[in-house]
Amino acid sequence: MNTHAQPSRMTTAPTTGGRHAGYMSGFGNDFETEALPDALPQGMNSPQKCNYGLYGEQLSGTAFTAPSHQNERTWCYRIRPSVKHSKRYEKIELPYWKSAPNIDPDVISLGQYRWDPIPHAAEDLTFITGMRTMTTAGNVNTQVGMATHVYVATSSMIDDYFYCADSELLIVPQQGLLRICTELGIIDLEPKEIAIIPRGLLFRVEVIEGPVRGFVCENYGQKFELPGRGPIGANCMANPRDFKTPVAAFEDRELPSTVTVKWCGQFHRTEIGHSPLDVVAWHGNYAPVKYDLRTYCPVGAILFDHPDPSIFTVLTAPSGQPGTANIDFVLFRERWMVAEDTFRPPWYHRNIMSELMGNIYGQYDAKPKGFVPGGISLHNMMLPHGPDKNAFEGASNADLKAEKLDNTMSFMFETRFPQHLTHFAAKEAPLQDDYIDCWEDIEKKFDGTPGKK
Ligand SMILES: O=C(O)Cc1cc(O)ccc1O
Ligand SMILES: [Fe+2]
Repeated sequence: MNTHAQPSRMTTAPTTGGRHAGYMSGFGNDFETEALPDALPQGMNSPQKCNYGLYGEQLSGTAFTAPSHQNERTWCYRIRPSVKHSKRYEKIELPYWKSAPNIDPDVISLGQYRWDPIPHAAEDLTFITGMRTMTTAGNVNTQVGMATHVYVATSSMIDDYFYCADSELLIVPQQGLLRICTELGIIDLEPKEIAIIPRGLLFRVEVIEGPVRGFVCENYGQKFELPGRGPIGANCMANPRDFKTPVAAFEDRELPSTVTVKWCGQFHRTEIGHSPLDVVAWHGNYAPVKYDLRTYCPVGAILFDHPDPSIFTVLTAPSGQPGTANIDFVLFRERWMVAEDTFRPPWYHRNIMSELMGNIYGQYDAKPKGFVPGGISLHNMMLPHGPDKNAFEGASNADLKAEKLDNTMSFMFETRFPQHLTHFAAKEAPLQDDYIDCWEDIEKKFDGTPGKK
């Protein structure tokens, strides 16, 4: 296949005849895939000469010496080694994409905050130029913590490629259709699905149906993994087979192009005369993945009480301290509520972890009004929060029959580190000034006499 200026012209492997043609099933598996027959060397990684005149190149996602069960790397067989580029890197500005530490003295991060959806811009933005950082936590240079972003975009990246050396990107679309063309294959992504792009992997994003909006968690630390299920056993929550990694796909395109690199919180650009998405075959376990949130099997209270939201953890990124995550990605989706004699929505609480939530669609049970699809809330480290007055009164007086919580999908990026608001989040984004008023009318019911009130 030869040069094509249009988006989406990648050569992919013939489909396998399965229901999920174009993807391979499993989380963290060792995969092998080739877009042309016999492009993948067998039995070795570095033959003296590769078939088709391809170049072998290793992409390491963990230290060479990481323990075997954590070690991740992928061998790529590509048209040109990725080092080939025509200019030294130059710094460029992407002023809305911030990295930790980013502590603005004019911004107060201590507080309960909620935002309406970030509006679409009048100008044409891509997935990269449309990235708007909301919060940062930890430190990008020491590979600790995370940042949360919202992307708003209308335009495809054409002859325009990107990789993030600082982090893996967890992408949670809320509106529109995306096609993520990566070195290792193509991911089509829509709301109710998520994707993870590993640190260092080159990609570009096409807007298939715009405008697009979504949330991104930029994980500076150890990679996301599936949480241990403990006594729940071998099934439920996020099942490994529902994670899908794309088959090999490549672009053989010779046109002036740019590669942008995020590295230590700064952006750098170089020029290149071809598409760097030119990997014809690969094998390994360091690869992008997508997951359909509708396949998440929630487990919950079947008699009484409201368990901790950790039962809804889809993915967790460890911090080194067992059980205390750098980031948990938690999903609140449709489920049956059956608990007897129970206040069913989230309880009032204060948490050492800090909670950034986004609404993908529908209504969230603790906040029936005001937390709208595309909206965001932040309840920072040790800041009290919980149901608003309406949710409290409704749930305390509800008839506790079995009830389906329908039309609801929200998520939480929960980190052990405090989250600092960016200038954009505090001063430019549609902050709801009256958010804390939702608790204002909560009544004193105590009058010194026993009995339920
Ligand atoms: O604050 C929130 O709405 C998220 C949340 C949900 C829940 O069921 C329990 C605790 C918690 O932080
Ligand atoms: Fe909470």
